[in-house]
Amino acid sequence: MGRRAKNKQGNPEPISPLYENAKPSQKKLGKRKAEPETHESRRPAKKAKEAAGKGKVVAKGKELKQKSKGGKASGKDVEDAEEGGSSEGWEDADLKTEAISLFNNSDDEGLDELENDEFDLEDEDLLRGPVQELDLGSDVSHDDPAIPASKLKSKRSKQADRPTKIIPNASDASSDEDGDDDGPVTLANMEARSRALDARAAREAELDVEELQRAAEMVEGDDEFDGVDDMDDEEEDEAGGVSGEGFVLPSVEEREEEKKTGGTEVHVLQRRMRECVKVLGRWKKLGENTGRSRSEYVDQLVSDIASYYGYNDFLAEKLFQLFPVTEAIEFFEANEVPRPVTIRTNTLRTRRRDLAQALVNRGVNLEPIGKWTNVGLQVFESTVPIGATPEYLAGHYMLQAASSFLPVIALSPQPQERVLDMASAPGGKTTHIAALLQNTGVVFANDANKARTKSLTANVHRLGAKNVVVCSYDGREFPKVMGGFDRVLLDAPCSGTGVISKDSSVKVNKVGFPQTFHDHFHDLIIDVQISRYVQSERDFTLLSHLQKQLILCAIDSINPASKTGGYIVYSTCSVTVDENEAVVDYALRKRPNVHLVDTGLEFGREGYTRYRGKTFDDSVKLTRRFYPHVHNMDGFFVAKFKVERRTKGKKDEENEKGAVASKMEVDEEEMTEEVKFDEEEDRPYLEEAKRHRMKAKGLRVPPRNRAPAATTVKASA
Ligand SMILES: C[S@@+](CC[C@H](N)C(=O)[O-])C[C@H]1O[C@@H](n2cnc3c(N)ncnc32)[C@H](O)[C@@H]1O
Repeated sequence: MGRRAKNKQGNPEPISPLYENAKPSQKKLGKRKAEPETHESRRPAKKAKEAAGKGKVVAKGKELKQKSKGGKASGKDVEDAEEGGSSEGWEDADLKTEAISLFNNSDDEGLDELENDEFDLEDEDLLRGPVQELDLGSDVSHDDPAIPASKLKSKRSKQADRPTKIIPNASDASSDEDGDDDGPVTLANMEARSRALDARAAREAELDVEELQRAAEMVEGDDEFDGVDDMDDEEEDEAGGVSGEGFVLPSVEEREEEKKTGGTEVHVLQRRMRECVKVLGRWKKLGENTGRSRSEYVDQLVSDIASYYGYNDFLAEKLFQLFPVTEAIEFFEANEVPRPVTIRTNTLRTRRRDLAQALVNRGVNLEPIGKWTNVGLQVFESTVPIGATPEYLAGHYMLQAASSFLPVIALSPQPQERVLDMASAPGGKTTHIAALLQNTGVVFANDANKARTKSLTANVHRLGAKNVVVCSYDGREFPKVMGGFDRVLLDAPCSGTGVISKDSSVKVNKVGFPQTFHDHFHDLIIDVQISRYVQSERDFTLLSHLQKQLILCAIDSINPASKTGGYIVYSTCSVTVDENEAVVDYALRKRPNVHLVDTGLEFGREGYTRYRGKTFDDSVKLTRRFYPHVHNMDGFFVAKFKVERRTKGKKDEENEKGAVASKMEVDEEEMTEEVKFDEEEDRPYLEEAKRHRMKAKGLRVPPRNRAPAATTVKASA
C-alpha cells in the first residue's frame, strides 16, 4: 500500500497547483482544444473525483464508492458478485461495506467470494475521511492564495453536479442538454434520452477523429514520450516560470537513504512530484538551469509515483513510460477512482428498454451507456442490490464492465456460426457471444482453469444460453482438440494493468507469492489472479510468451474458408505493450496468411506502431487501446485479425500440425531471443508443475525427491 493509500490522518498539502504549474499540453495529450474548458470530457477521471467531492467519497490509494446523484455503486464489487471470481473486470475486487448492502449478490459463489475477500474495515475510515487527490487536472485549489477567488469559482463550477459516465469518445459533452440533471430515466423519457445520446455521439464522433489524429501524432513524433515541451505561452505563464524556489532534486544517494529510512512525508512527495512534472514538462526551458539530467528527474518522479500510489518500482516505471509525463499522472490518478457500474442486457431474455423500465420501477437510476452499445446500461444509483434483483436472478442482465463489451462487439459473431472462446471463464463475453448468435450455432467456451468453469457454467445457465459447450483445455491444445471455427475470441490471461482501480493488488507483489507464481508460469497455464503479480521484465516476457503461444493456436483454430467469418479477436485488460502490440506483431510475423482489420469500434486510441525502440507492423495502428483516464473505462486492448486461406508452403504444412507446432515456434524464437531460463533455478518449479499435471490427470504422483525433472519449459508445456 502506498503512502497515498496509507495516509489517513490530516489533510496533506493540496497538490492542485501541480496542474497550474504544469498543465498538460492538450496537443500532446490528444485532448480537444476545440472543446470549451467546461467540457467535462476533457477530464473523465477528474469528473469522478469531482463527483466524489459532492457527497461521494474517493479515498486515498483505495477506490471507494462512486455515488452519482447521491446513489451508491461500485463497479468492481458488482462484477465480483456477477462473475464469481473472474480474472478480468471487477471480479477480483475487494468489497466494501456499502457495496455489500447495495449490491448484494445472490449468487452463492459470488457471496462466498465476497465474504472471504480481503474486506478491509479500515477502509471505513477512508469512507469518512477527507478527499485527497494528486490532481493535475484540478486547475486550482481553494487553498491556493495565488488564485483569485473569481477564477477559483468559475473553475470549480466547470465541474457541475454530474455523474461519472462512460466516455467512449473521451467526451461527455452536453450532459445538461441531454437531460442528465432532469431526474431519473423513465419509460416516458427514455426514448428522448436515447435520441439525445445518439446526437451527442454523432458530434463526438467528429471530435474523436480529431483526437485520434492527435494521439497518432503524439505517438509518431515522440518515441520517448518526453513530456510537454510544447506548452504554449499561456500555459507557461500559468505554470509560473522556473522551478519552485528552494526545491533541490535529491541525489541518488539521498534517495537511497530516504528509502532506507522508510520513505518521506506525503506532502514532501507531493511537492517533489509537482516540481518534477513541472520541470520535465518544460525541460528545454527549465531543465538546463537545474544542473541535473532529465533522467534524474524521471527517476525521482517514477520513484515518488511508486511510493505515493503504492506500486512496485518496476510496474510504476513500466506504466509511466506509456504516456507523456502529465498524462501519466492522469493515468495513475484514474486508477484510484472506481469506474462506473454497468450492466449488459441479455437479449436472449429481454430488451434493454424493458429491462430499464423494470429496474427503474425498483428504484434503480440508470441510463443507456452510449451509442456504441445497444445493450449497455450505466447504473448511477440503486435502492436495491443490483446483483440480487429478480431480473438479475432471471438472467435478464449481466453485471459487466463496459470495456468487456468491446472485444465481443469487435468479434461480431453471426447467427449459425461456430465460435471458440478460448479463455472464457467466468463467461461475461461467452454469454454476450451466445446472445449475438441468438442461441443458434455453437460457442465452445473453454478455460484452462477447471474451477473457474463452474461460474462460467452458472452464468451460461442463468442467462439462458443454449448454444454453449463448456470445456477445459489448455488453450494451446487447440486446434488439436478441435478446429475449423468461424470466429475465435482470445481474451487472454494478462497482467491486469488495466483494472488496477478494481484490484489494487496488481500494483504490488505479495509476500509468499513467487513460489506459486513461478510454478504457474512454468506450467504455462496461468491463472490470471496469479499472472497479475508481475514484478520484473522477465515476468512480462513469460506472460507475453504464453500470449504468443495462445494467439498462434487461436489463428490455427480458424477455418479460413469460413463463408461468414474467419476472424479472431485478441484482447487483454492490460495496457502494456509487451502483452498487446508485441503479441499482435508477433502473430503477423508468424502467420503470413493473417492480417489485421478494423475492429469496428468507434473509439479508442490507435495501437502503437513504434515504442521505445521497437517498431511494429504499420497495420498495428488498427488495434485499439482504451484507458481509464481517457474513456472512463478499464484499461483494455482489442485487435481483430482476418485469417485467409494459406498458399501451401513448407512452413504452412508445419503450421497445420496445429497447436504443437504453434507452441514450438514460440518456444524456439523466445527461448533463444528473449527468455533466458536458468534451468537449475527453475528445476523445482518445473518438477512441481509436472506433479500437478500428473495429479490432475489422475496419475500416481511420485514422491517429491523422485519426481522426474523436466528440463525445459517446452518439455513441460
Ligand atoms: C481474462 S480472463 C477471461 C475472462 C473471460 N473472457 C470473461 O469475459 O469472463 C483469462 C482466463 O484465461 C484462463 N487461462 C489462463 N491460461 C490459460 C490457457 N493456457 N488456456 C486457456 N485458458 C487460460 C484463466 O483461467 C482466465 O479465466
